[in-house]
Amino acid sequence: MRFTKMHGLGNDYVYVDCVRTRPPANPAQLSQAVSDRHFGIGADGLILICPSERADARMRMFNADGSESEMCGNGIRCVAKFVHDHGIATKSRLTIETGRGVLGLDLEVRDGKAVRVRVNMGEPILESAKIPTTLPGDPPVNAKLVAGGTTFEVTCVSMGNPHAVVYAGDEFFRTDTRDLVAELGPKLEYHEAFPRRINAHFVRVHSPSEVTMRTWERGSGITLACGTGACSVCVAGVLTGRTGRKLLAHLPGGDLELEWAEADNCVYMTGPATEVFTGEWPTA
Ligand SMILES: N[C@H](CCC[C@H](N)C(=O)O)C(=O)O
Repeated sequence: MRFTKMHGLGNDYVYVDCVRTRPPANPAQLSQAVSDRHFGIGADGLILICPSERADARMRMFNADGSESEMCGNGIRCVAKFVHDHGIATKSRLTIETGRGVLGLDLEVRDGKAVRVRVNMGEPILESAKIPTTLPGDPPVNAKLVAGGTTFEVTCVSMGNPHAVVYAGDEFFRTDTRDLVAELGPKLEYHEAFPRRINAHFVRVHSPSEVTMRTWERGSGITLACGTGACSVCVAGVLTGRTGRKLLAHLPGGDLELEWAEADNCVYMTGPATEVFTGEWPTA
């Protein structure tokens, strides 16, 4: 099976062109195999680029554990780049069908290749967090929960996939945050309040327009960037009054520009998309 390795700010996936080749029989199992960084290709998961009746292409995204997600922000930028650069639809404005509907993307093309993409990620879905205790006065998306002996104040936002945003103090970012994220992330991912599990983000606010964030992803663990997560952080900042509608998010793999637009209530995310190499995987 021919594959293309791509990443958005180091959030890397194995991409398979299922527009022009037959889709894998068991993508969940394939994702687990190719994602393994020692016995496979090494990735945060697998993304299939499929035909669509409603858009220029359809994205199906599988985490490293084989679970399928409704949406992937860094992934959709790379899908758009692949669709453009590999001649499926050589337009600078594309539509991609996802688990949360058809999304529109604008590509920045340089020397015939897409280098950066602005995605209309759609409206945030402010699912009320079904968590026992809610902070007094806050909308149902804010809640306090205890997980594994740790008390978290979370703001839950869905971008088609579920996110819990935790505002962490400076001490969180002074120590080796990787250990802390690895300790606290799973407690939130598997908390009983989130029957479909959840992506967890730990955020430090620098100003109303700038944050640093660390992510524990549902189904993939620590990643260098999370596009839908950055969108949820932008929305959570507005909901909690910590940040404004335009936000620069610093992630370990680089920066994303976010805007939760007042005019159409949609979240816009802008960032790079990079192709690394292509290869052959022995068809399982
Ligand atoms: N782990 C996520 C999917 C990938 C999201 C992330 N890589 C992004 O760029 O949005 C989930 O299960 O909802």
